[in-house]
Amino acid sequence: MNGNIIIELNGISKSFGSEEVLKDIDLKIRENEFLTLLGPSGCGKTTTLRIIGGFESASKGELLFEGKDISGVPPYERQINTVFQKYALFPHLDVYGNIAFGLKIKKVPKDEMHERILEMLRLVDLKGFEKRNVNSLSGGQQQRVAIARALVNKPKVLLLDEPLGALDLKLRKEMQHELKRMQQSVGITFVYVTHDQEEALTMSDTVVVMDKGVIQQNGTPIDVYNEPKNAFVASFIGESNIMDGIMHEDFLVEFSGKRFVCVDRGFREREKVQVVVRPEDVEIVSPEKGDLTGVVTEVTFKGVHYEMEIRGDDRRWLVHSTRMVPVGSSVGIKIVPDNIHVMGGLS
Ligand SMILES: Nc1ncnc2c1ncn2[C@@H]1O[C@H](COP(=O)(O)OP(=O)(O)OP(=O)(O)O)[C@@H](O)[C@H]1O
Repeated sequence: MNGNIIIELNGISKSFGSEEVLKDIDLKIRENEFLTLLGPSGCGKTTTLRIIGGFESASKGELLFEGKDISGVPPYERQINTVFQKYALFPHLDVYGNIAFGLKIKKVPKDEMHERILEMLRLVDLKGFEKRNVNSLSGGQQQRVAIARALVNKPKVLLLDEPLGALDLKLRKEMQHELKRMQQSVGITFVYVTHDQEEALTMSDTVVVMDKGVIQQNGTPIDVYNEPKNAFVASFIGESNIMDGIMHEDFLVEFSGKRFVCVDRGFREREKVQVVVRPEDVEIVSPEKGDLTGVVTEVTFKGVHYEMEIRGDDRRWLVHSTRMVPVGSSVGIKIVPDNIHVMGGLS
């Protein structure tokens, strides 16, 4: 991701009592970037966001905005706005009044205020809803009002904490595309928190995978999916076959009792590694053509593909295939070098 760095976290740690929930977080966020903090419940995503927004202070480390330390700056003086999981709209105000609220406090002239609110209503696709009571809106519409209310202040950064968490699956998918469109249209930085890997991969320029208060990997969606740095990232982002392996030469890795050519480089001879193979990268062939063999033990129809379990000599393989192979079939398994992802640093 190109662009100037707008926010920088240097060695940020946070403890609540004796529990350290963020450990030495280093993170650079760029102008116009859609960056997502992704991880399981309790990994520290919200705490990171709250520190950036100014609702929580770090126990250690430095928080820079456009190169200046903003640790002591209160939330309302930061050029950062937040959309929370619960929309927290003002129930006694209509849609227009909700969006106007911050501008009135800032005493923005009436004409300019009106112009900016109309622009926001267009952006979030709620033109004509000005007079509606916010309680009469659907969850998705309420969330659009919350986003309009935050963006009308023209922040440089918008923080979003699981904003689609309360919506049903279909609406969520719609809103994911809408949010991406809004971000591109206003051209500001979005920092988004979710525990949903698919959501993160769909919307983001950069995905930051967290676990136990530590950044496990920071990269593009394609990087974190295709080149997970460790077993946690591999299993959290999509389903995987993860095996213990051993390197023989720089490009030969042994697992399941066979040697495979791989494309990852830079390992030591006999280095212990872990190997990740995505279910969609396991090719089913006839037994004599396979590198490994197994028996199909389970088949589940998933719409686009069949999910299959194949019991091999030493492990069960999870396989996604568009071709159905009946339970009980003896099959061969083939994996091309490009689809064998080797993770080192274990020994
Ligand atoms: N104010 C607080 N006081 C004490 N502990 C807290 C406080 N806020 C957060 N924690 C703890 O810090 C850890 C990280 O919480 P955080 O909310 O940042 O995680 P998260 O990844 O956003 O999780 P979720 O997806 O469930 O919101 C958790 O163990 C949580 O219980």
